[in-house]
Amino acid sequence: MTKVKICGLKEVEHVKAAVDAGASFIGFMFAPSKRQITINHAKELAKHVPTHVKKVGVFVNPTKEEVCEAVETVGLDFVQYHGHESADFIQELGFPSIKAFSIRGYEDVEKASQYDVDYYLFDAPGTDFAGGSGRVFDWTLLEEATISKDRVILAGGLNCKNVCPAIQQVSPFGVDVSSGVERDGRKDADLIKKFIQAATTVKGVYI
Ligand SMILES: O=C(O)c1ccccc1NCC(=O)[C@H](O)[C@H](O)COP(=O)(O)O
Repeated sequence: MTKVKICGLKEVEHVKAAVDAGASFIGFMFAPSKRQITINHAKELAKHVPTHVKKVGVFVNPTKEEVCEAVETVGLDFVQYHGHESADFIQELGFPSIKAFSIRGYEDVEKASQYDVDYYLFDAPGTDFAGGSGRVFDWTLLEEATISKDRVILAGGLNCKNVCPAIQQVSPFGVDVSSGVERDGRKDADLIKKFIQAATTVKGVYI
């Protein structure tokens, strides 16, 4: 079954909706974004996340101190690096990690092989911020990827309608969504439920 990460949660109601609907990962935004929250806010939200659902902290070019403080205070299970962090930087910090790549062309897909991380998140390039743009990239660019599909998380402009064809085409380990489960700039419990239902009932080729 394809795993789902719901990203950019800010309200308890939506954390609960994601958990109840079967999300495997929940993302808290610590980088500049309309979805950015403080470490203390995330700590409060984390109280509503059971241990089987993994808490992901999303950062863009953070300092080591910022990452360590958030991991410790919130009890993060994964750190998502969404900027230009080097493989050495991620390695030195040593936390379970997800590295995001903004895909403009195949050369961006190839960059993934320089990193030794738990998951590789392929996303559309950001617009106002480094991610969360709600835009789709060309999934065919992943056809030649050398990264094993069971380490790939597909992101970028996914929603209740396109997540099934996306999974059928890419067969990723997981899918990630932010804008696609929002209405008027705010997360929507019904859309979260519909997205998770769609993503977890369609079969990919490999999983
Ligand atoms: O969501 C943001 O606002 C954001 C800002 C800066 C860096 C990363 C950000 N999001 C990280 C994610 O994992 C998003 O879910 C991913 O980019 C997909 O977003 P969307 O296209 O809106 O579904």
